[in-house]
Amino acid sequence: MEPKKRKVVLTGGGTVGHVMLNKLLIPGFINRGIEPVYLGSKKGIEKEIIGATSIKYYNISSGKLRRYLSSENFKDVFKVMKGISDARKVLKKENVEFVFSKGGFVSVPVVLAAKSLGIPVYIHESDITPGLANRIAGKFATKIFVTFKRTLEYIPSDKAEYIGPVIRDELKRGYSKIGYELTGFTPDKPVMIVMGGSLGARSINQFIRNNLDELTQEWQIIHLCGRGNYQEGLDRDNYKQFEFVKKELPHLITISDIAVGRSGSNAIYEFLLNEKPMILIPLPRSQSRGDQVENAEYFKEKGYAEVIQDEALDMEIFQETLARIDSNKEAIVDCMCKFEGGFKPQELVDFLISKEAHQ
Ligand SMILES: CC(=O)N[C@H]1[C@@H](OP(=O)(O)OP(=O)(O)OC[C@H]2O[C@@H](n3ccc(=O)[nH]c3=O)[C@H](O)[C@@H]2O)O[C@H](CO)[C@@H](O)[C@@H]1O
Repeated sequence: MEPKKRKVVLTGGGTVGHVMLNKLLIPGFINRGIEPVYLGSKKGIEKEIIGATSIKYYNISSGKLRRYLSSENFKDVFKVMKGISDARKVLKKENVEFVFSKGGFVSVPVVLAAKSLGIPVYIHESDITPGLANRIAGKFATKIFVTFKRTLEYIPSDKAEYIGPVIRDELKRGYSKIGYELTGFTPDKPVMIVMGGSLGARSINQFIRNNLDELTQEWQIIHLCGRGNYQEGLDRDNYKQFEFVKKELPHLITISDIAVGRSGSNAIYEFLLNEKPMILIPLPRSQSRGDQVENAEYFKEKGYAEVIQDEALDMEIFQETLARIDSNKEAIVDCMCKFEGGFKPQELVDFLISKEAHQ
């Protein structure tokens, strides 16, 4: 009789930052003869990203978890309950060894279902302080892997495991020649890459476009503006817009002298590992739980970045910040070179399937 195929469940969704790591782990599991299956929402970005891979994807019902009182909370409780029941059916049918959760609302019912069936749960937190979904899931997790060392202060030490950023290898393998071909830019003028997180960032997009004439006098600008945010008629020799790039990204980063953007955890570590000084404009606390404000302040403390608050962003402060980075560039790159750490996706897979992780 053929031995039973080993299987694991991956879950997480809502934004690219809650899916990408899962996608990176898929080849690592397959290399070790283990089949990963995915549990995600019916309409989230995870369906699109994971749908483009070859693995099995199950839809489950999921509800938003709000930090404020709303009549919608009531409906969402039912959606989460339904999600737990959906997830239990899949977990039983697939007979998985463990669940790996990257967070986001959709992961909560999966983690609760796994716990109710006695299936071990591992979670990953990429921001300094855990989000609501991971705070709930963390109570049921065997281990919580973290990107920032500082996160160790916020979670129980017997569960915490610092692994640093898990970055796709190809992000460090860009070629300038391809970067210049993709943009039509030249090595004669500095390049600024503007990346507003996986969804773009309205206020940053507006700021760049309102000041395009002045900025393009000094800079060649690559603007990753987010899906649906391309604006006709603006592209010129020194300004190229892309809604969302995939395999092109490493080449675009390679030709950049400075990175400007939000401070989602994956993005800022990608810039750090490519030694690109950053101007970070975090998503404000008024629009989020403040995770990006904390990420940005941490990178500033470490000497990797300058920070401008979204509500303070104007041309005067932006130009001052650019000048400060310019005069400190060597020191910034020096700090970045000293950063050590980070896991390759295969290393994390090997750790997850090792006995050590189960202790
Ligand atoms: C609004 C929101 O909830 N944001 C959160 C979300 O950010 P978000 O989903 O934006 O995630 P990150 O900034 O961490 O990562 C964005 C990822 O998209 C990739 N990319 C981006 C643009 C592009 O054109 N092509 C491309 O591949 C980047 O290389 C990066 O890997 O998850 C992060 C990690 O938990 C959090 O820190 C953020 O606070």
